[in-house]
Amino acid sequence: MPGNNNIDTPDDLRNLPVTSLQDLCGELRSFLIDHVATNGGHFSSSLGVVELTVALHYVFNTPEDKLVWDVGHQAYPHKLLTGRKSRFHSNRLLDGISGFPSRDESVYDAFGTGHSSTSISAILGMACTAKYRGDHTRQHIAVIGDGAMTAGMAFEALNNAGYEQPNMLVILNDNNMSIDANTGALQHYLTALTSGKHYNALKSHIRKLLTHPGQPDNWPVEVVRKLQKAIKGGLLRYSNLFEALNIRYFGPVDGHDLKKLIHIFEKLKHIPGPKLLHCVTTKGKGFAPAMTDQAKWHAPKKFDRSTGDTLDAETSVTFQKVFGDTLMELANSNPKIMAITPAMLSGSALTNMKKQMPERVFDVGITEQHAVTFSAGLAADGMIPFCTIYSTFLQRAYDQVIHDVALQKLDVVFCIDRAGVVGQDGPTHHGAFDISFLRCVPNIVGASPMDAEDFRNLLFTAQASEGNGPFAIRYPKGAVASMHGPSGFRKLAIGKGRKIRPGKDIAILSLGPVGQYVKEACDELESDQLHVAHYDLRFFKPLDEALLHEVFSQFSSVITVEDGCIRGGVGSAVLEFMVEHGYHVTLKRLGLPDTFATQGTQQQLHELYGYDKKGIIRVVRQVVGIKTLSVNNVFLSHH
Ligand SMILES: Cc1ncc(C[n+]2csc(CCOP(=O)(O)OP(=O)(O)O)c2C)c(N)n1
Ligand SMILES: CC(=O)[C@@H](O)[C@H](O)COP(=O)(O)O
Ligand SMILES: [Mg+2]
Repeated sequence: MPGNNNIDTPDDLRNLPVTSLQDLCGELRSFLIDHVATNGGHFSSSLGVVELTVALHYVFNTPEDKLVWDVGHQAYPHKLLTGRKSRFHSNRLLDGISGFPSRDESVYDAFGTGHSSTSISAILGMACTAKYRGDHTRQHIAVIGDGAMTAGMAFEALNNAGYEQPNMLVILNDNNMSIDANTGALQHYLTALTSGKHYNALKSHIRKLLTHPGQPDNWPVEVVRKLQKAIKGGLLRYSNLFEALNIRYFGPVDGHDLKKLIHIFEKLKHIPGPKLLHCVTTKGKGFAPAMTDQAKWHAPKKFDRSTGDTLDAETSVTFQKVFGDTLMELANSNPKIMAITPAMLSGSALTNMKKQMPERVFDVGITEQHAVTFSAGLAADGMIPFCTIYSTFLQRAYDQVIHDVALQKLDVVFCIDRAGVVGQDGPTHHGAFDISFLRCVPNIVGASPMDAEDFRNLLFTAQASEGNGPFAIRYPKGAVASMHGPSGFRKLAIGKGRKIRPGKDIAILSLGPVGQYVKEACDELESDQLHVAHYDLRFFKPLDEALLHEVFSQFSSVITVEDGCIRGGVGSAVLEFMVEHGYHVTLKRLGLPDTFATQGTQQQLHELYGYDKKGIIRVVRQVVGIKTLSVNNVFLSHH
């Protein structure tokens, strides 16, 4: 940042005169545009909160005062002002700083985020701690977007805050956007609050009335008396959603008006109890292309800052593209198919289907729990919902998967996107756990395709298996091995895998697209005279028992490979099978170790955790080499 390049911490910031803060905002924006143009990353949400961030750190005494950023994808200016400017070039890279707030990274990150709508609960916890300790001076602030506000969790927290009445401030950053256009009745309500101004007009009349009873002079005494009675009865309170929950509502205010923000924050500091300030901002503020096409610029790849042209466009066919196209194809011939997304319409490649069949695609907001139970309701009434949720976000709806879907054996198709490591979003976002947490749930079928053809056939099979109960298909972010041969559909046998390649020295069982690494590894090992058999399990539940009997009776060494955590994963399912059936073989399981996987590109992480082509080759050589050394001939991997 040229002009204020000595501003590295909020203390530096607080030493600046108010008059130079506007320039600082410009410098922050310029830095952000340069950085994301060169490296990619979350972008327009950060551009939209520059003034808010500067005003917050200027007025509040961070890190003593607690500041929590919801989701945390808008926290880049916060990071730049809290000691991470010199490391910002490593943002989201392997071994670099995180793209989200992280308690491990900075004392200014009061709470780690990544998943949405946690900020009000977290700040409420801190505010209640302060109240309990008798600390009435510390300030507690949560910044939450209009998208994040659609989640049940946010309202659970408001409900609790209105009851507990601790000292806290919720800043509702309303830019009228989620990743895609924000959906839902709440957005209409917020827009009405912003544009109508009726509530504020009423509020100020009422204030006048309360402070100068009898005013305005020309109002008949009887009208004033009745109005005062109505106020006491809750007229003001119940005309505003937040006030009705016992949280004082302020705003709407222009969230780019730095001076005004500073003035308001100074005032709010001295008002006790829970408060909500409604700020209106523009997502992408300061970068014209991002203000024009807001959904596109949520998290762009590298781009040319002068033209806004994307530099790193995806050229391969992706799982997402195959998913979006196939679902629409299937929906064209099966009128029961519906698509459900909790606020990931474009990320899940459902935008096109929404355009073509608007009444059959539901963007239900950031509400994974509701998305699952809503799908259960559709299924209970004869529809076939394709409930499309990123693996990491499905974690939030675990009880709904069990209680509302699986227990009732409802035909919900779970399309679990971003399964496996997702790359630079890092530990908050990896789809590491879905195999483990679904595998133990009765009634669920669980599968993962190795290539595009397999994926299409699984989607086809899922909708053609009515009455079978829930069907989960997990697939990763990004490129898919493309199809060979005709593009029709084939119904697959549930719980059946396939032999990809015969061999005699060792067998590898893979699940999903990591099977492509296995294929490449087998080719390379062949030239070393190692003949490796390769099986694609395709289903992690139910397991193909016939296939496993074949493998365990023919091979003394077996390796499993999956893009997910080893504990409880498909390798563990194979291990259980082996033990239950009394086989004694050397079994090595490859996948994610028992730690939260770090950030980096997907390829870097596959390599780091040892299940890319090189890692597989290394383990095959190791296992074949050490086989004779293992004591009871059962060798389990312990990462
Ligand atoms: C539980 C969960 N579901 C979905 C997401 C994906 N997600 C990240 S940001 C975002 C939109 C948030 O909108 P808003 O809070 O209004 O912030 P803005 O992007 O507009 O700044 C979504 C859906 C998430 N991070 N967490
Ligand atoms: C912050 C957040 O949760 C999303 O923006 C997420 O980063 C999207 O991931 P994809 O880019 O893989 O859709
Ligand atoms: Mg928003």
